[in-house]
Amino acid sequence: MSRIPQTLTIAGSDSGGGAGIQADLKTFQELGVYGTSVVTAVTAQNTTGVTAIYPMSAQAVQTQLEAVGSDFEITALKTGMLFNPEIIKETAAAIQRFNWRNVVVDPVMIAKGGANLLQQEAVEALKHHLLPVALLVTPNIPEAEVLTGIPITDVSSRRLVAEKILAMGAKSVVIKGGHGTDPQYAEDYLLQANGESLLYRSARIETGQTHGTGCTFAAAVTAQLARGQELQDAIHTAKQFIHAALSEPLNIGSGHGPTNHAAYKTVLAESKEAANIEIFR
Ligand SMILES: Nc1ncnc2c1ncn2[C@@H]1O[C@H](COP(=O)(O)OP(=O)(O)OP(=O)(O)O)[C@@H](O)[C@H]1O
Ligand SMILES: Cc1ncc(CO)c(N)n1
Repeated sequence: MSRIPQTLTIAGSDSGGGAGIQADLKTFQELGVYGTSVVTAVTAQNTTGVTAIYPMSAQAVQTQLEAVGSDFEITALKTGMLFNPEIIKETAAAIQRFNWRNVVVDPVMIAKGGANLLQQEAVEALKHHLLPVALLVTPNIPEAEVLTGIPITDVSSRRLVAEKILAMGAKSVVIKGGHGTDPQYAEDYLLQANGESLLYRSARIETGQTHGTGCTFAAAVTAQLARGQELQDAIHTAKQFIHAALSEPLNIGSGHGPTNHAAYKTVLAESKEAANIEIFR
């Protein structure tokens, strides 16, 4: 009997359940992989915002990493909220120690309500320690701008920013378009180290229920990599997954509500076309 693919998320806890560790584990479950987790910080959070952040000590992170790494065969992992340089260094060290592959780095910086999920001084640590071990980095537009110091204003500056991120050592980058200004489309731009680029385009869904879209997208890529999908296809599935999750909102909470992690299965069961994503070379 073949064993279930085993994955890991290294991220913060969202008490509201829409982002962070909770979004990642729900996504892993929906996509049929086994999820383990290393908690980097506990946030007191709901759909209206973050009221407190309690970071774990570097040792608490290190011992969790050791517990997971010494027992499970992790075939893909993602990182989310890492908060400070010490946690970033422990994470990078464990990735090397356990020789973990298929590393997806979601460079989480700021929550939708404006709370800082990454200390300013941690940006350099992220660039120096984590990007070099990443198969894929998944910044949103503001995060890509912070990483490079270059504003994204058009397709050529987006390409330049992606190139700069690859120069930091990542093997590929997808700049997510949720924060883009196009009212019609949400476009995610992939650039790989071999120079190949792809644009994944979906209709933009008009909704306020977008809490945790980035976490969910990166977790879906991770799950598909663990299942053996190639990177370009894994991103395609993730784009379909998040599109479905946004299409059928749960309408819970009074602020930015969570996405519907269970929608993908229903959408796929109804029609493969329902989550139609166009891909351009
Ligand atoms: N309104 C929307 N309609 C369709 N797709 C969207 C929409 N908003 C975001 N997406 C998709 O969701 C994914 C995540 O993108 P986004 O840029 O929102 O990430 P993020 O800002 O990191 O999210 P968060 O910080 O809430 O976790 C991408 O695939 C993006 O194209
Ligand atoms: C714990 C956590 N991680 C990531 C995000 C970004 O969506 C968030 N709001 N909370």
